[in-house]
Amino acid sequence: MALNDKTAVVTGAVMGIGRAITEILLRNGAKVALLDVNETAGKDLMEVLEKQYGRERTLFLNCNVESEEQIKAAFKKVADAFGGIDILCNNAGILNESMWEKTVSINLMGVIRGTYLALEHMSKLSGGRGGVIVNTASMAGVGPLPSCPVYTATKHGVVGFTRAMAVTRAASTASGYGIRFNALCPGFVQTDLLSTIPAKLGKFCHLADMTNQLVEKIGTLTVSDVAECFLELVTDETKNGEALLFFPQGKQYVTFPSLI
Ligand SMILES: NC(=O)C1=CN([C@@H]2O[C@H](COP(=O)(O)OP(=O)(O)OC[C@H]3O[C@@H](n4cnc5c(N)ncnc54)[C@H](O)[C@@H]3O)[C@@H](O)[C@H]2O)C=CC1
Ligand SMILES: CC/C=C\CC(=O)/C=C/C=C\C=C\C=C\[C@@H](O)[C@@H](O)C/C=C\CCC(=O)O
Repeated sequence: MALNDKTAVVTGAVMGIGRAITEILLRNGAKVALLDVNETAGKDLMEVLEKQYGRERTLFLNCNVESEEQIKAAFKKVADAFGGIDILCNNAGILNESMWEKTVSINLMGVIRGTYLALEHMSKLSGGRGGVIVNTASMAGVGPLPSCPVYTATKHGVVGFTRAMAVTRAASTASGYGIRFNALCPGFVQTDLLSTIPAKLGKFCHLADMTNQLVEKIGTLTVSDVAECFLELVTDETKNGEALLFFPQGKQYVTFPSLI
């Protein structure tokens, strides 16, 4: 899939991994709508991106993925401004074991909300052009992160939801969305989310050392490493229902047990 003149939406686009994904999309010719709750940083980033990539190629929208209304309004603005949506990256996420309901609401429900509302613009069944949805899960979506059970649950949920949506597409002409669904599963990445651990571990703060040892053992990725893997999932049209697991020592498409 060539990205020239495609329209992409990225949630949690202003910082960390979302920002790197936004920039790789722009470098490859896409127009990008940046959805985020951080309005100040979002507006500052827009100024930088407009200078680098041109005024008509980016749009910042203040949008909390916990709100169906806000996502709906944002997608409509994107479709009106850019003439449709081809790519969605449900990337916004937090790690906060104390505020576990909010963690579920953003990390898992935010992905489901974003996906279902995007179908209205992207699905060929509702007049869209089809495209690709990439959800940012985590290595913790494939194996447990010991100090973060709720975070782990949300990321396993994202992987399961992504794979089930992809199977729906493959298995039924009634679900002829024309959309591929894939999940990104990076290990530890150098961002604010990682640097604010252990303050976010709540009742599992006594496991902070164990988590730090795991970070030492596995090592850390850069946001550019993640953006490159995102690009692979978007551009390789053979990829649907994949969970791409990567960390400094390796990269693999996860093989799950065959159940029937
Ligand atoms: N940093 C890491 O080690 C890893 C992160 N991830 C995942 O990558 C994604 C991005 O994480 P990072 O870039 O590390 O985090 P970050 O904290 O650096 O950036 C997150 C961005 O999401 C935005 N955001 C937060 N809540 C939001 C909401 N309710 N609605 C809209 N935007 C919201 C923030 O304002 C920020 O711009 C998350 O889903 C995270 O779980 C996955 C694996 C490893
Ligand atoms: C602290 C969280 C920071 C960033 C968020 C994130 O998503 C990062 C995830 C990174 C890696 C997850 C790794 C999970 C690995 C596990 O499934 C096991 O392989 C490790 C199991 C036990 C470790 C403790 C031990 O050594 O016995």
